[in-house]
Amino acid sequence: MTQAGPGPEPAPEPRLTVTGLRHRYADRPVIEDLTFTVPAGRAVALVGPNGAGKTTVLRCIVGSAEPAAGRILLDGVPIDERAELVRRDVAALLDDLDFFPDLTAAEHLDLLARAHGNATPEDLVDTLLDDVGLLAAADQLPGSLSSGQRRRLALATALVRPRTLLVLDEPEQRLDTSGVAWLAERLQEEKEAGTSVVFASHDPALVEAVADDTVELTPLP
Ligand SMILES: Nc1ncnc2c1ncn2[C@@H]1O[C@H](COP(=O)(O)OP(=O)(O)OP(=O)(O)O)[C@@H](O)[C@H]1O
Repeated sequence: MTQAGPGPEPAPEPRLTVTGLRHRYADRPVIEDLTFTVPAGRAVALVGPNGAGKTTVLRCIVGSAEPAAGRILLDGVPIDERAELVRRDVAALLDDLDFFPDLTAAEHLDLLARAHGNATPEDLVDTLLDDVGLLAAADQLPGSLSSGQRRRLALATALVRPRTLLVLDEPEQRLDTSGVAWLAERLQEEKEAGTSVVFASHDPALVEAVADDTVELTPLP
């Protein structure tokens, strides 16, 4: 009698489940019947040309756009029924962030960390500023940062708070080559820490480096 070897690894439980998603602006359909899942510690990239609906899907996931049909579950619970928990569990960077003009880069991160329950965020803030290459600019006001530095600060605001799901819209925007390399490494670390990542991107190298799965969207006629 032969002994059965270990079977194939069981598919990981999805953390985020998007099923049959449809979205329309006025009467114009933008997303038709989209289904995908993101397990813990995995990354899914939404790819496709301008206007394909990537941002719209991300907006539905974070609850800032209302699907016309379909279900979006986070850990098995509909996103809309756990609105408060979404705020706790989901870190998102979808738009250019509006910064407070009179708070420094470090103060922004400090404020957000404290708002999310970290009473002693000094070390975390320093580490993140170092990570995103803004240590020397820690005491600068947002208005004095370059557009790439503001983008780095915006990314840091998503990483300074607790999260189980990270939602990013074109995180590579305005980053230089070394910034994109850092981003790829950082997103890998996020996955290793068990965070699920869903991101839209126009950068094939970033997608290749980070995504376990890609969802290809095409503009609807
Ligand atoms: N608020 C809105 N009102 C009406 N139409 C909208 C709105 N937002 C987006 N659209 C349209 O929906 C479609 C999908 O837009 P979306 O921003 O989701 O695409 P995208 O794939 O993220 O594009 P890009 O790569 O340019 O960021 C586009 O045709 C866009 O014009």
